[in-house]
Amino acid sequence: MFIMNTLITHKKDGIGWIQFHRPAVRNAVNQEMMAELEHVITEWEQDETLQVVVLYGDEKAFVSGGDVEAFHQIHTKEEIYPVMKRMGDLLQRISELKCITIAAVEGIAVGGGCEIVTSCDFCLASKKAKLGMIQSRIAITTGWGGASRLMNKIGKPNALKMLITGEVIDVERAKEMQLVDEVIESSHFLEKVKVFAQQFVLPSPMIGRAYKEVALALEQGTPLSAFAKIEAINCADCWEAEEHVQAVERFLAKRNKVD
Ligand SMILES: C[C@@H](C(=O)O)C(=O)SCCNC(=O)CCNC(=O)[C@H](O)C(C)(C)COP(=O)(O)OP(=O)(O)OC[C@H]1O[C@@H](n2cnc3c(N)ncnc32)[C@H](O)[C@@H]1OP(=O)(O)O
Repeated sequence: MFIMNTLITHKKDGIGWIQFHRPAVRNAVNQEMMAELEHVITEWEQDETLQVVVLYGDEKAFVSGGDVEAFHQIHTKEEIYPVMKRMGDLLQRISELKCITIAAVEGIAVGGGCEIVTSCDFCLASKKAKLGMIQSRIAITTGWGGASRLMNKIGKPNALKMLITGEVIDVERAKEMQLVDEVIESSHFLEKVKVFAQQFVLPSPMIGRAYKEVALALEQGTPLSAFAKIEAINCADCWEAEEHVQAVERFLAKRNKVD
């Protein structure tokens, strides 16, 4: 386990865990948290043993957005733009991680917290969770790329309504809209998240990475005609791996077995 000032991280059995840890301010993101998250992501982008990354907070909050008090010290658009862009770039890197990413939400995920959710492949939420893009309530818009990702995830009408009204929705509504993928009982929340995450940990890490590459390429507008090549390359890459050779040998041995 690696304890920083604003994050707690650990890696085990192919799963990397990042806990947002500023409980006194409902895990609000300040510039120190941005720097620590950049540090972790820079290291984990290179780690081919990681098959899943889980982002989570605590019972009360996933993340309550940008640190309103700290950011309120910044007055001009020239000064605030690079701060917003820094976090937007970081969320883009999270969305482009080659492993599966999961936002595990207990409690509140609002403002930039909800933007972080949209940068992950899956969102698991406890029954008590609430989500909202509440930036409009303080008369700003999403600064971290969350509006476009929300539109991609839940479609234009629902996204525009959430963004402009700043409504906070419960998990049932979030699940209907496909902002949340699975609703999880609050008790032993992280153990249940772990069981979900373990589904994506395979003997061959190449599988998840290959499908994630396809998903990202599709999202980024790669024409369908390009995928015959991309998928053939990915499959060929897996072909020589020991896991594939052994799996086929096991299958053939069973078929040839004389009972
Ligand atoms: C950057 C931008 C973007 O998207 O690009 C954004 O994120 S804009 C959106 C920024 N986020 C927000 O506007 C959310 C502001 N927070 C809230 O609405 C609320 O605190 C909730 C997050 C719903 C939690 O309510 P709850 O009743 O559970 O707790 P609470 O309000 O008593 O908060 C507990 C303590 O955490 C602090 N606190 C909570 N959220 C904070 C935040 N985002 N920044 C700085 N401090 C924050 C409160 O001031 C309070 O401090 P004391 O204990 O000292 O009184």
